[in-house]
Amino acid sequence: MATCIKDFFTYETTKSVVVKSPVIGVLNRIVQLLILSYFVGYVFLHQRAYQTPDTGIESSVMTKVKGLGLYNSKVMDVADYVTPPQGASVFCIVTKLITTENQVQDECAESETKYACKSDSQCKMNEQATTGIMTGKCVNYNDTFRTCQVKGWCPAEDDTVHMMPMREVENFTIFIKNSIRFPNFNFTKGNVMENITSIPCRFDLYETDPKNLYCPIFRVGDILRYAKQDFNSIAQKGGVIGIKISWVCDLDKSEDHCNPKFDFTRLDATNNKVSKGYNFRHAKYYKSENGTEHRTLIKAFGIRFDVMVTGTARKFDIVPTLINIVAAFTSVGVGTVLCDIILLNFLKGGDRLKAVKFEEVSDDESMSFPSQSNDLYQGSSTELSVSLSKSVKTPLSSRADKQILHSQI
Ligand SMILES: Nc1ncnc2c1ncn2[C@@H]1O[C@H](COP(=O)(O)OP(=O)(O)OP(=O)(O)O)[C@@H](O)[C@H]1O
Repeated sequence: MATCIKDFFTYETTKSVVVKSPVIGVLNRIVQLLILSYFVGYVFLHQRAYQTPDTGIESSVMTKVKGLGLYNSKVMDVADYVTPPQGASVFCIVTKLITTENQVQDECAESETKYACKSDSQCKMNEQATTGIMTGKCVNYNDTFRTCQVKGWCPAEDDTVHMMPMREVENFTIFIKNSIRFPNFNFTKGNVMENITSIPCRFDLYETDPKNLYCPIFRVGDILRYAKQDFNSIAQKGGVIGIKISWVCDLDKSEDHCNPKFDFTRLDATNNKVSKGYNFRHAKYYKSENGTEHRTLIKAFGIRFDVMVTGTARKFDIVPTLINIVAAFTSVGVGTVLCDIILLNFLKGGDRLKAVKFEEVSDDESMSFPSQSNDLYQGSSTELSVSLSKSVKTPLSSRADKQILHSQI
């Protein structure tokens, strides 16, 4: 107990070995320099460890398409070709339609060639075909071709008909209004200039004037060009285009440095053979005068646009700054570990240094240190020169032993 109390009121400090070797001295400084440059160059300047980030961007996107097209001799406006109509961040501009008009609930011949038949025995009753439930009969599809009969919406859709896409889509314009907020810093910004009254501009990805980033009107043909897509093929088969808006903001600088960056890519896989492009079906229902329900089935091919918003804002914060400064200074000590390994194992005179650096003391020996411990060890010019040095490597079995050591040092 008495030893413990005595032990408590002691102060421990380390002794250092000063090695007068130009080789290890230079190596030590180089390692320290490398560690410092890593912290200054990479951690502080590149990773900006002195700032705190806010990655929880809050964003709203509103879209509106404008332009008139001509399809099957009909003038098409935005209500005809944009779906859904609410102006969300994901919307589709229909480029091609395959319509099957005046369908009613009835029995009729399947349109697909895989249901071709010669007799009723080839058509299985109550099994599902593509457009309806099979009745088990083989009927004429046209003058030369017989298919299994189905019960469902008739006549059956034939989606193999070749239709030309609506060419005018290339010149349609899309208005993309994006507002963002970084809640941790209470910072809000949008991509529409606050002081303009009309929007006569067209966004140009290659325009260097920062004002262009605040022009929210995008021409469809330009978007496809930026995404390296050919209008004719995407309009024919459909496809998905991603419009990525990223906001990377350094809020220690002025607001003018917080600008949106636009990126355009095709998102649907184009290299598979089963499903090329993008299409969907929908129907318009109506009733005839005699009360029979009719519908027009529409298979629509279109370009789907997905507007995605990402962002990070950073601002100076004293806490990460201090943590990283402390980490930088403590890491400089790592150089000593490396130099010790080289010094003790690879350089001439390492053994002599080992003898000075580590002294082994056992329980039963008297705890006195050799008188040379404070002497100056001098080697030849190519060997190590060691001045006052000692750290003690001892299998201290009890706290009392340690106490004795310290009192003697
Ligand atoms: N796709 C677009 N192409 C070109 N200009 C557009 C487009 N969408 C909107 N604008 C124009 O941007 C401005 C803001 O559009 P916003 O929808 O907020 O207002 P609006 O008066 O309801 O628009 P509008 O009645 O013309 O559809 C309006 O001047 C509008 O005409």
